[in-house]
Amino acid sequence: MKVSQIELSYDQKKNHLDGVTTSLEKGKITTIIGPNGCGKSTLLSVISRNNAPQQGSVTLEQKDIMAYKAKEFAKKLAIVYQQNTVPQDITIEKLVAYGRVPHQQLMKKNAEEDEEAVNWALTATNLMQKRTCKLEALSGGERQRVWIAMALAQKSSILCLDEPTTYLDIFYQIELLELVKKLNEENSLTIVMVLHDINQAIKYSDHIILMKDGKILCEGSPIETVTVDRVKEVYGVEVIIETHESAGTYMVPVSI
Ligand SMILES: Nc1ncnc2c1ncn2[C@@H]1O[C@H](COP(=O)(O)OP(=O)(O)OP(=O)(O)O)[C@@H](O)[C@H]1O
Repeated sequence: MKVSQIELSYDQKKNHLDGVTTSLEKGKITTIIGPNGCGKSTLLSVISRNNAPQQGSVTLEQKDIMAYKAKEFAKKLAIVYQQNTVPQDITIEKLVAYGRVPHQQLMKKNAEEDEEAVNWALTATNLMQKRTCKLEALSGGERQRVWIAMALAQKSSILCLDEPTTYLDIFYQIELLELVKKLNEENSLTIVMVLHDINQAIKYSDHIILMKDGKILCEGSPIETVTVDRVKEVYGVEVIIETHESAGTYMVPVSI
């Protein structure tokens, strides 16, 4: 996916995305980081076609994403938002089955293929046992997995996740990121996500995009991108960055 010279303003006064150019590599985990309000979710919304930029373009397989029909694009890219509102009394399997909508035609249903995809999505997210439960009966971590299962049932090759670990305790945060990694490794899913936790971004990403004020300040491998000077420049926080034999590279905030 190629993102070229994106300019987007919500109010025609300030550019909330300002000349954003990057490419998102197939089969890799790319994480967008940066301070509150720097444009991370806006960039994800442009990539996922939920916001149209005033300038610039995004191409997927050499075709402008705006040129795809909605269902065709949904077969290529799925997105999981930070907050989702649905009736609480719906069962998990029904909810996950909504992910099949892009594959269904008015007069022709492929029930077997749909069932296979739903079963695969429920198995991959470890929700098979809960398939007949209602959403209201699930924990926050399980609910987050339901949204991912719904996106997986779409059978797209790109999965976008907007702050998927928000509201989860540390156990469920790690469980979710391990699931993302597994989906990337075993199913070759291309992942594009927004994370706030810099240590999690370092641990789980192949590529990090660091944003500031609507622009990409720098991008590259985690250790190339997250440096003491850049964290100070972007977040205004003094940090120590070290590498531990088993924990890998990690960052500790020291002062502001
Ligand atoms: N629908 C909207 N209408 C007007 N302004 C918006 C809208 N969505 C976002 N903005 C503004 O655009 C800027 C970038 O917002 P965005 O949500 O992309 O930032 P972010 O980096 O994801 O922030 P956070 O880390 O706080 O989630 C912010 O100043 C925000 O107030």
